[in-house]
Amino acid sequence: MTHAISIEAVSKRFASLQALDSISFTVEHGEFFALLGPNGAGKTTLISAMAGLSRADSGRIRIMGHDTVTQTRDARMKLGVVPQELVFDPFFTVRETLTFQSGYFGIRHNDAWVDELLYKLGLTDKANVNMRALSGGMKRRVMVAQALVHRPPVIVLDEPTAGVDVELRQSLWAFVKELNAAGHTIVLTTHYLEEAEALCSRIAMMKKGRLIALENKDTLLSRSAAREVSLQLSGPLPASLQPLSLRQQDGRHILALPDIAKLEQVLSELRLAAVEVRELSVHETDLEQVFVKLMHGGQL
Ligand SMILES: Nc1ncnc2c1ncn2[C@@H]1O[C@H](COP(=O)(O)OP(=O)(O)OP(=O)(O)O)[C@@H](O)[C@H]1O
Repeated sequence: MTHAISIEAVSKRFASLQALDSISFTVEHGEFFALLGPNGAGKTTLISAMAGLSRADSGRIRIMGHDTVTQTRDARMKLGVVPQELVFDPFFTVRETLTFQSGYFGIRHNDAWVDELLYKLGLTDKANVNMRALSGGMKRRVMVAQALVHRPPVIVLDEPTAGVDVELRQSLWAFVKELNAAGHTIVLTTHYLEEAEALCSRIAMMKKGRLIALENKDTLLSRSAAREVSLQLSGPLPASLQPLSLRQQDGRHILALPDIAKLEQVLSELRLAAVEVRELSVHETDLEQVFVKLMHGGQL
């Protein structure tokens, strides 16, 4: 069975920087999936490779079964991308922007569909206004409409709520939820755990080009006490942490933790010992706190 998105061992370097380091995961049809990670994690680089705008150095990406390199056009037709940056011609009207985008996809311009998009995004009375005369929030809405002109089954939104006011954020989310309910697969990148939690069923966490966790939201939201943490490390487990070690398994250290506060201490001792955490997973724990710590404290 094909996945909506399949990412297999995708890597990309920019000079000495490993922007993507063997990333693999799949997104299923109709899922609402979050890519969560701090600045520089590699989210935009991955999306750009998904959209065929740049090439990974190795690995394979398929959108609805179409390889983004060998079947670029087929893959692109299945994918709508709302970019982080507002990219448009300032002299086009809103309608012309959408018409132009239809041409880009080589599809016949469909006025009824464009009108419906304008209506759903609250842009009907702006259809003939030049893009440069719109507010930032309105421009953002046009970007969303633009991503949908070719009716893609898979939609990727790259931090669509960055710098957006609360009202627009809520109306955008309502719209995206509606798309998901209508069967579209949605991938959203965000810095905010709360946003990922509120909307998505699965959350992938990236940091420094690596996928460090992939969890169901329910697991993420479980509030039970920490029991075990599995760590893949760049070096040996420091002596100070040996008493916590339960076992080693597949190159990972499994530690027993009485509570989540202990994890902070473990991470800080690893930092002191200059041992890098390559992968971390926590079982039966308050993962939200772990994620918050990772995002805000930059602990890994
Ligand atoms: N064209 C490029 N040339 C060189 N380095 C790049 C290029 N594009 C991205 N990078 C670097 O690759 C890393 C990943 O960047 P990317 O934009 O993918 O991260 P991100 O997770 O999307 O971050 P943000 O949340 O800030 O958008 C960063 O260190 C960035 O500086």
